Amino acid sequence: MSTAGNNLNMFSLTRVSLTMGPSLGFFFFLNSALMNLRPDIVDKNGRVVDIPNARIHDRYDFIVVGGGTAGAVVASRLSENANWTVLLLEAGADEMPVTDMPLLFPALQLTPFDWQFKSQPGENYCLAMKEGRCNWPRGKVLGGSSVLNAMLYIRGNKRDYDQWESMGNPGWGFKDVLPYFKKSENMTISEYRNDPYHGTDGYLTIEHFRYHSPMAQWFLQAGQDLGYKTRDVNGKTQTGFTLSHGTLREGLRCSTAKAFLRPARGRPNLHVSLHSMVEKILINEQTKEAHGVVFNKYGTRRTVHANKEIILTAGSVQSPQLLLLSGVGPADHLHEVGIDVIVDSPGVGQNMQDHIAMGACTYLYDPPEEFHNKTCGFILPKVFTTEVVNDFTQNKEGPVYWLPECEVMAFVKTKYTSQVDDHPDIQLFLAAYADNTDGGIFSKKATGVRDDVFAAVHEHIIYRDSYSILPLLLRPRSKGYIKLKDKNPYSHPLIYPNYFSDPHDLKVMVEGAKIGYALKDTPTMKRLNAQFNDMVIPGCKQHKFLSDDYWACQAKHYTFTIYHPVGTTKMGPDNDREAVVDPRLRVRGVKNIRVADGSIMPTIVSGNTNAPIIMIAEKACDLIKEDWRVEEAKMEKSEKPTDYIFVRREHEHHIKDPVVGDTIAKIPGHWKQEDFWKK
Ligand SMILES: Cc1cc2nc3c(=O)[nH]c(=O)nc-3n(C[C@H](O)[C@H](O)[C@H](O)COP(=O)(O)OP(=O)(O)OC[C@H]3O[C@@H](n4cnc5c(N)ncnc54)[C@H](O)[C@@H]3O)c2cc1C
Repeated sequence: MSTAGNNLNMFSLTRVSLTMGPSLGFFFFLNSALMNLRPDIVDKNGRVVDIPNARIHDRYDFIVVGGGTAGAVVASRLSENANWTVLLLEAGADEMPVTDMPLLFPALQLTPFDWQFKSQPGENYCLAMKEGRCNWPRGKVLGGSSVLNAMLYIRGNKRDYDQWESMGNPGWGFKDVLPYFKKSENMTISEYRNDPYHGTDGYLTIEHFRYHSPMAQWFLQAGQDLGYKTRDVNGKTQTGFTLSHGTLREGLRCSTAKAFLRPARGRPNLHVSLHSMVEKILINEQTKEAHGVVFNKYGTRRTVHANKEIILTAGSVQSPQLLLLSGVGPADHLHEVGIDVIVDSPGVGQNMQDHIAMGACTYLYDPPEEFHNKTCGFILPKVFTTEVVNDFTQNKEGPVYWLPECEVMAFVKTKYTSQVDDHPDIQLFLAAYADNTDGGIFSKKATGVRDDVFAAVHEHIIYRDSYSILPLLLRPRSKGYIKLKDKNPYSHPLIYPNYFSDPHDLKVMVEGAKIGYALKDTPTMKRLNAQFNDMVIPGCKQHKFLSDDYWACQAKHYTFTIYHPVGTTKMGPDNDREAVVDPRLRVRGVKNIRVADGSIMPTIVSGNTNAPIIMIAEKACDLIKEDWRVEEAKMEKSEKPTDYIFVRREHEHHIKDPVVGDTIAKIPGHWKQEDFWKK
């Protein structure tokens, strides 16, 4: 087949997979087309190798549960110590070349890479969604939600971390965490490379998105019209507008699996086991010591033991779920679902906070003459063309490298936050894209908006030039919680987000929407004749259009999670009954378990959560290294009980239990460091 034929083929496959509903089959199809056309993305020799069941040992020093954003970092950093053995257990598969393309970000939701959770219905949120439930995507793949996310790199506000410290968490103030943000970062945007707020030696590359529409400049200009500076919102000052920073490498997604695990793939002391669903953590009822985990790989149930610690990095939904399944949680809830209580820990699953945005903030505009028939903003039939595919496959450029959902972002202040301090309370996503411009294929499907609502609000403007400005509430006061449905580890937990249960949140959201609305009256947007889509949301007809009550009603109907749930195993001091982990991230009441992901945040940060969670994982590893150095120093005086003797015989490695002397595992091997198990 000719190259053009190949390109056309890939184009058709994309359309088919997006239109007919994503499924594993279509993704494989699309993926194999991509592997032919862009073999450079495949990175066959750099990828992590899945350890087969037969080669998994019975014991490791550390078992890391969940290979997502945080788990990939933890496994990578702990295995830097060649004297430690580390097992990473991940329920999903490896990421694929198709997940690398920024433009396809929303198409990854509701696929097998997504756990496909849904929120429970409530009175104040997600009212326009099917069954009143919002979709809650979470990555089920090596790299976790960093493979599904929009790749936006944001750290939050320095006050977030200073607040954590003031809540009784020493070592978590901004001055303490900044070095960890920098440690992981390889900032490639030239103007920030020599900046005290950025690092250049880390694994995680940060770039601008490679492709931008003309809207990007107009958004920045409109921000300046309103008096906002264009600046590095990850630097000294957060308030302002910016061209989005992305976790990207050569324009493509840089997940934590790509960034942190692929460089560690050759380490003999790190085993990564995919398709491995952890069902339970084993905790001794008497001593309260965690000593292993039970997991299921391809239908085979295995138990592995930890010599030192189990690190939970299963994310804000499943880290608490696993603690509950293992008997650590609120006693009354555990009784309710028939699980024996090992530790009554009332905070497990509580304190859940998430960022929400108000959807359907769609503005129509007239593109300048020179942009007719071109990709001024995202309009599906104009973007999914053979030319665009050619650009991607042959020239490594063009709209496939684009994130139209958030070309520009802004941190702005409503009247409810200090006008003096740099403490914005709203984030704006400025998008050369709106629900109508994708024909209902991406956004409608991902969010789960009902057909009748979509038809009423967007059908008449399908594929018309539009942009959207979504306001996001940075510091919600409303809190939700997570419960088990039953004691089956395969049942999805019940998620009660309780959005807008605190009325203050609605007030701030309404003011945020009004700031977004004000942009349309700037000289820049007036030149485009920007107009708000005036179709009334069904369910909000009783309110005067664009009154405060109307905006509030829109927020309650068109509620979008921005996918940042945190706080469900909160960190806090001893006197906080709800604190599940201490400031060294050790689970209270149990020995040898830590949580090292977004669940530990006592309060949500003022920005997207991926970078802060990478920071948490980086810091967690230093805490672990510190603690065990102390322990090991102590142990050197006595005996180390868990040493292995490593014997090499031609093509086989035998690992002997030092106490009884029997071989406990045979590993057909080609390990590079032959004697790393000798101590
Ligand atoms: C669609 C989407 C868009 C987003 N966009 C952005 C963005 O642009 N910028 C940003 O900063 N943040 C974004 N986020 C949020 C950010 O990606 C997450 O906060 C972050 O990735 C969460 O990291 P984590 O380590 O806590 O959990 P995860 O990355 O979700 O990792 C948890 C891992 O544990 C595994 N796991 C769970 N249970 C088990 C089990 N029982 N056994 C074995 N493995 C298990 C999962 O499969 C997963 O790999 C987005 C998230 C989503 C879903």
